[in-house]
Amino acid sequence: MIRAGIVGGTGYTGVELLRILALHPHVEVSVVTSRSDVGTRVDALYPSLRGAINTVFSAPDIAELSDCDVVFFATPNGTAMLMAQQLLEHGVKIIDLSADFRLKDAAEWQHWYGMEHACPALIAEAVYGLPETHRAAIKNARLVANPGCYPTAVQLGFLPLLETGLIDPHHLIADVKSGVSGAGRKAELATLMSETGESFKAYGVAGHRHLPEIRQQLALAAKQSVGLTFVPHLIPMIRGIHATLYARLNTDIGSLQSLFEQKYADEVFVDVLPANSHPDTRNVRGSNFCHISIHQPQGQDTVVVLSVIDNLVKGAAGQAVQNMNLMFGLPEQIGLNMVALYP
Ligand SMILES: NC(=O)C1=CN([C@@H]2O[C@H](COP(=O)(O)OP(=O)(O)OC[C@H]3O[C@@H](n4cnc5c(N)ncnc54)[C@H](OP(=O)(O)O)[C@@H]3O)[C@@H](O)[C@H]2O)C=CC1
Ligand SMILES: CC(=O)N[C@@H](CCC(=O)OP(=O)(O)O)C(=O)O
Repeated sequence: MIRAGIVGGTGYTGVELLRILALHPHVEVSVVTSRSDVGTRVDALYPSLRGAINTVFSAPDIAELSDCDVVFFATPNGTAMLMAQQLLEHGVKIIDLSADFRLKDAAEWQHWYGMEHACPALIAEAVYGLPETHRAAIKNARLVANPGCYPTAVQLGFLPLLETGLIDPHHLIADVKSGVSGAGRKAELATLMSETGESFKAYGVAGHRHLPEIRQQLALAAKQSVGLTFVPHLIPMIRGIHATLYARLNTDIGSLQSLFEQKYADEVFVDVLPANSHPDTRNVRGSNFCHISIHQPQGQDTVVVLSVIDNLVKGAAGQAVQNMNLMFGLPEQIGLNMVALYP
């Protein structure tokens, strides 16, 4: 059995990791941390886990976490980078759900995250944890930087078009909506029901911290720098990301549908829907799937890709478990064969 630790087990991605790992046949959750709930039974705080997780929250402690085979950081940005080096020295593999190791340029990280990077030496080693692009490297990684929720939906939608050079990489548009669980469980005015319910707004138009992450990864696919306008929105639902992606076609190759179908034919968790589909976030809710559809409205040279995920699953905890499976040589989908909740 793989002994897994979760730092930040009381947050939304932490409890989602617990939900998934509780049913994983090769994992035993041995440490779950929370600074504010030390000594509380996990299933007392989260009765949804009664009978599934039989442990108490402990304070984050390197010595205790060092007994794990893998530690997931489901913590705010700036936490994993303080503990990663010591855990790696104890032979523990790390999957960081935060952004600490996603950007390859420490100065850029400092600019967008507003603090100095505490562990720049590990940035080069960290493998970006999008299995669809970095599978081989993830298998050998000690430290995986799990992608952000917006970046996952956007990359999976743009990749087939950028890799084939079919679109102009300098004028990409990603218009993306997120449910409020994307903001985490901490109490905040902006995510109160009376602030978000019956309302809909864009935010971060001038520059959201996922912009450099998306640009960095799309540039690898395009083999050149990309120009991207990324506008996130908050919508009054709990789970889900819906990305509407726009790009200008360089050339008309006919069937973009078959391009996407071929690209993702062997990807268990990327499902290209039949032509003319309009993916719903509720059809991926609670599952690790990304549903994608491709449109070329009125046969013009603008391609529109729709990409939906559950931000807490393929956008966070599910993807993290997919990465863990790869790092431990397990079948990639084990523990993740979940059918979406509907409605
Ligand atoms: N929500 C989402 O959809 C997604 C989130 N992410 C990223 O995943 C990470 C976790 O997000 P989310 O679960 O939403 O966050 P939450 O705010 O819901 O939970 C944060 C957790 O971290 C713990 N924590 C906070 N500060 C520290 C610290 N200094 N040291 C140790 N533990 C700490 C908290 O418990 P306590 O304070 O008791 O220790 C809590 O359990 C974030 O980096 C987020 O950006 C990534 C993709 C999607
Ligand atoms: C709806 C909402 O607020 N979403 C979050 C992004 C989600 C996230 O977790 O981002 P990182 O993993 O990069 O920190 C936000 O815009 O800040």
